[in-house]
Amino acid sequence: MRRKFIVGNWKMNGSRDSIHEAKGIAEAAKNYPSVDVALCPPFTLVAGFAFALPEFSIGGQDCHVKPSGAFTGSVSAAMLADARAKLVIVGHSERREGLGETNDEIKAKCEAALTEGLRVIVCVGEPLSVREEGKAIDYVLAQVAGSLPYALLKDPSQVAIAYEPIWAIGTGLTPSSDDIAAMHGAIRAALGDAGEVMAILYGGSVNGDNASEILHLPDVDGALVGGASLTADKFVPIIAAAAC
Ligand SMILES: O=C(CO)COP(=O)(O)O
Repeated sequence: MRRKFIVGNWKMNGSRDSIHEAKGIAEAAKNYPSVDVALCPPFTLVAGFAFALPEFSIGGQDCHVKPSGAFTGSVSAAMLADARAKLVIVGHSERREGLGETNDEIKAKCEAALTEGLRVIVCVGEPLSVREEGKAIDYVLAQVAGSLPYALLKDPSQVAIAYEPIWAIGTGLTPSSDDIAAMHGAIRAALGDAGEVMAILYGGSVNGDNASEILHLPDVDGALVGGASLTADKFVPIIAAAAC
């Protein structure tokens, strides 16, 4: 049985004062012991949050493939681990589309993170044009096949896939329940044995109103939440929905 996994991606939001929200979320999460909860704030807040909340899971939103070196502006998986991060998101569409990250780079980031003992969330998802052409499943399965470091998957429970249709991110739009279930089922089938333990999360406009329905669809093991993860009052109901 896979545990539900609810992850907040704060993207480029938050300040040191936001520790109050993070503490509220971490405190409330203790009421839902059946759910794994994590928050991924911007790099500047990772160490502060992780040291203030040592029992809670704090993660990064990206990592470099190398442990150190002349890579101005980058942060390595080793640095995240040193900052007491427990996980990292890789391959978010805002980096794939916005910065041109490729499957090969994302796979290398995944390997770097696993090597440092971080749990990894690998994001995949189709643009609207691909969905409208009826090719969303093929597109996403190609991303899964290209981004996962199969050779390093000794413990597939250390990897989660987040299916985030690009057109659903920050728009208030979500795919139909049937479409989410079909995509998650296709990903599960493609993962083979690893799919027994690997969590498959849904992301894209998840909120307190739609979380319960989405989280109880077949093959949906949790959610990667953007806007609705920034405050405890919006995020905690999503955690609660995962526990029911
Ligand atoms: O991109 C997302 C999480 O990584 C989803 O963002 P929203 O929940 O704001 O749509």
